Amino acid sequence: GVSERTFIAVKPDGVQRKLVGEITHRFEKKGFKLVALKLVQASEDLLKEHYWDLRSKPFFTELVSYMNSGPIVAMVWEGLDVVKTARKMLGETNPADSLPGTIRGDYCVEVGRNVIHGSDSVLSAQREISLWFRHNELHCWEDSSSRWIY
Ligand SMILES: Nc1ncnc2c1ncn2[C@@H]1O[C@H](COP(=O)(O)OP(=O)(O)OP(=O)(O)O)[C@@H](O)[C@H]1O
Repeated sequence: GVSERTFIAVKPDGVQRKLVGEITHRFEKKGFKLVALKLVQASEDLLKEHYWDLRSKPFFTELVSYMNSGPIVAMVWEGLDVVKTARKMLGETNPADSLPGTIRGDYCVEVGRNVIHGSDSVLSAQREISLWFRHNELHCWEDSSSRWIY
């Protein structure tokens, strides 16, 4: 339903390349509600926990150091089917497979510099949100445009 949430992060390359405004703009215009947002320098421990599923991949160490190379914009977005829809807005993991019109399709070329993260399921979203945010950083507010969206 409407209360579904996802974790989105503009990765260090996305922040360096000044894509924060463009990315948040797309989520706002789509009709999703911003529930949390912060600029964070993630620790290696947090990143290893975040990417626990990928710990045995050959690129794991490189991935953690890329994600640790500068600040990240961590966000929580809420809305109808937001987990699945956000993944569509992001495009494929490899930017070369991402269609124009998607974030990765429009703004990057390399899988190791793919500018954005989005949770891949409702369950991962719940895990990631609790990993990156404290409860009091998640905001409940009435979105005045909601009756025009739903
Ligand atoms: N072959 C690879 N070489 C280098 N980095 C990779 C490779 N495959 C994936 N990655 C990096 O690891 C991240 C996580 O990989 P995963 O397979 O979970 O893709 P994803 O779910 O699309 O990405 P994300 O979790 O960042 O949204 C990718 O976004 C990318 O930054």
